[in-house]
Amino acid sequence: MKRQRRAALVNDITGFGRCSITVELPIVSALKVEACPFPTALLSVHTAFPNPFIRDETSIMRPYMENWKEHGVEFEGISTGFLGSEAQVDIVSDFIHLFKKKDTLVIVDPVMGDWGKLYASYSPALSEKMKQLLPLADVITPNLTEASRLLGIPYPGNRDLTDQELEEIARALSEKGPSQVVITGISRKENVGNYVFERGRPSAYIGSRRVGGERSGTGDVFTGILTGCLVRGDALIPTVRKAADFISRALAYTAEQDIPPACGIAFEQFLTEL
Ligand SMILES: Nc1ncnc2c1ncn2[C@@H]1O[C@H](COP(=O)(O)OP(=O)(O)O)[C@@H](O)[C@H]1O
Ligand SMILES: Cc1ncc(COP(=O)(O)O)c(C=O)c1O
Repeated sequence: MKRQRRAALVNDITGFGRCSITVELPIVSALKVEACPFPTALLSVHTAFPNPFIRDETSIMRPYMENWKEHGVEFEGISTGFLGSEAQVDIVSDFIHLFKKKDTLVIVDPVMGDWGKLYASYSPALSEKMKQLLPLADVITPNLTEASRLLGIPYPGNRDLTDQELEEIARALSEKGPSQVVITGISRKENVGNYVFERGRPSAYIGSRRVGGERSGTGDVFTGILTGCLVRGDALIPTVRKAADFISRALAYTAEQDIPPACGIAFEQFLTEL
C-alpha cells in the first residue's frame, strides 16, 4: 500500500496559547507528512498563563501505544517534546523501542528549561532521567540550558559563545547517541540562531535578526518544521534555514498584530507557504 510518510508526535495537547501538538500537528500536515498525536497531558492553556487546567495522561499512554501496535500502525518519524514525569520517560523509551524501524527518524526536543534554569515542573531527577533518551535519538534540539543539563556541565551563559565552544558541546551530545544536534536559541549580537552539528560534516550557525521579545511556542514551531522536513527526507541545514526564516516572518507578523507573547506565534498566516 502506498501512503504518505507518517510521524508520531509525543507531546502535550494545549487548547489555547499555540504550543506543543496544537502547533506541531498543522505544521507537519502542511509539510505533507501524516501526523499522529500521542498526548502526554491535556492543558486548557499553557503554563505561561496563570492557573491552567492540567490533566496528566500517563495512565493512558501504555494502552494507547499498545493499541496502535495492535492496529499495525507504523511510523517513519517519532518526535518527542514536553514530558511530565520520570514514568513518561520510561514509556517514551518503550514507545521508541516498539515502533522504531530501520528508516524511522527519532527527533527528541528535550524541553527542560531556559536561561540556565529548569522549568518549575522539571525536578533534577527528571532532568537526569531525560539523558536516557539520548541513545535513542537521531536528532536532538536542546537550547544551551538543556544541553548543559544533558551533559552535566555548568550552564555556559548565553554570551557570544564561539563556534569552537558550541562544537565541543554539540559533539559531546552527539557522542551520547544522536548523529545530528541542533542547539537552539543561540544569541549572537542582534541575531538569534541555531548551531547545527552533523556527524562527519561541517557544522554551521544559522541565525536571523532577533524579532521582538520572548514569545511562547517558538520551540514547537521549530520542532514541527524539523519533524515534517526531516521525516520526508530533506537535508538538515536547509531545513533549519527554512525553520528560522519561517519563525522570523511569523514573529514579525505576530508583533504587527499586537498579539500578547503568551498567545504564541500567528503561524497560521504563512502555513500554506511552508
Ligand atoms: N525572537 C526571535 N527572533 C527570531 N528568531 C527566533 C526568535 N526566537 C526564536 N527564534 C528561532 O526559533 C528557534 C527556536 O526557538 P527557541 O526559543 O530557542 O526554542 P525553545 O522555546 O525550545 O527554547 C531559535 O533557535 C531561532 O532560530
Ligand atoms: C505545556 C507547555 N508546552 C509547551 C510550551 C511552549 O514551549 P516553547 O515556548 O519552548 O515552545 C509551554 C510554554 O509555556 C507549555 O506550558
